[in-house]
Amino acid sequence: MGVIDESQVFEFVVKKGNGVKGLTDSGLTSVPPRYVHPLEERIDRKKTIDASPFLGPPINLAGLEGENNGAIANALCKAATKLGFFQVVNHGVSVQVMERVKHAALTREVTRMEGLLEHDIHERRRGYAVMASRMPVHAALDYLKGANKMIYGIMGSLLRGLDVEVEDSALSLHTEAKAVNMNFYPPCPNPELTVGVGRHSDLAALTILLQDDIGGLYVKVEENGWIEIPPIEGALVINVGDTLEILSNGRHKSAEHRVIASSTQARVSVPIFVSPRPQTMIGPLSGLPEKDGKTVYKHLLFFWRVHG
Ligand SMILES: O=C(O)CCC(=O)C(=O)O
Ligand SMILES: [Fe+2]
Repeated sequence: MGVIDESQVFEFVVKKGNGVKGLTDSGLTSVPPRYVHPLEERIDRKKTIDASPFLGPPINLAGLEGENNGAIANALCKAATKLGFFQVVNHGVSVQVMERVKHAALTREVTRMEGLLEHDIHERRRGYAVMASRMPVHAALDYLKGANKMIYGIMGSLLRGLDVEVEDSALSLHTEAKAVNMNFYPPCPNPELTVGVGRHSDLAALTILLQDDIGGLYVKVEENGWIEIPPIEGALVINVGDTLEILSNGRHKSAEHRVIASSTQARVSVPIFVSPRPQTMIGPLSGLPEKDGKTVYKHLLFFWRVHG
């Protein structure tokens, strides 16, 4: 497999903080056995199904804050209830800011440091990637600043589209904690044997995802069916997380997704996870269970959703 002995992989990747980037840089020719995932979890690109019945064209957010935003709000609600994933343009984050964020995520210093966080590579979700929560601060702050209005606009539309009373304070409460993460997928010698990130849904209320032009993000649409969210220059990917699914009593979908690494190129993505604070009580918005004739989720502190 190259210069690093299998027995040394954990030491090299995790304890010494070299990360999977370090593994790739060491001249690895096949993925170490500890990165090989069970057959049913591997991603077969040939089995990707056509996205067009599930994923609409990017939603143009220009005018989302205006008086006549009904059509945009409707499009957002439709996409959130159907697939739970959609793309947006005219979102308020400038091209320069997006380029800087992607560049920061590619920086060697960051990816080396973050290898330290890759503590449990046996977990299903863990794959041939570095997933980290530290970004050079300026890039992250500009990204957040640019995205803020859009975040309130989208969350407002998705909550108010449920046709129950939603106070501005409820909107703030569920979007109070924002974290910018960084995912780095080094070129992988055998992407077909492993995953970049294994299937999972996000705990957050909403995820704003900046992906580069490599591709490889898959979303589950039905039993064993996965579609790819194609990279679109300048667009951001938005997905509903578990918290918003709960708030909406199951109407908005928090879809499972996963990522395949590329054999030839490094890939980066930069999510903003928009969540409530840990001590916030999360459950279906009041009035919704009555409207729907059923309660899909119980109330629970967000802390317990994360740590439960
Ligand atoms: O890299 C991607 O495109 C998605 C990453 C992801 O799902 C996550 O960070 O939760
Ligand atoms: Fe995710």
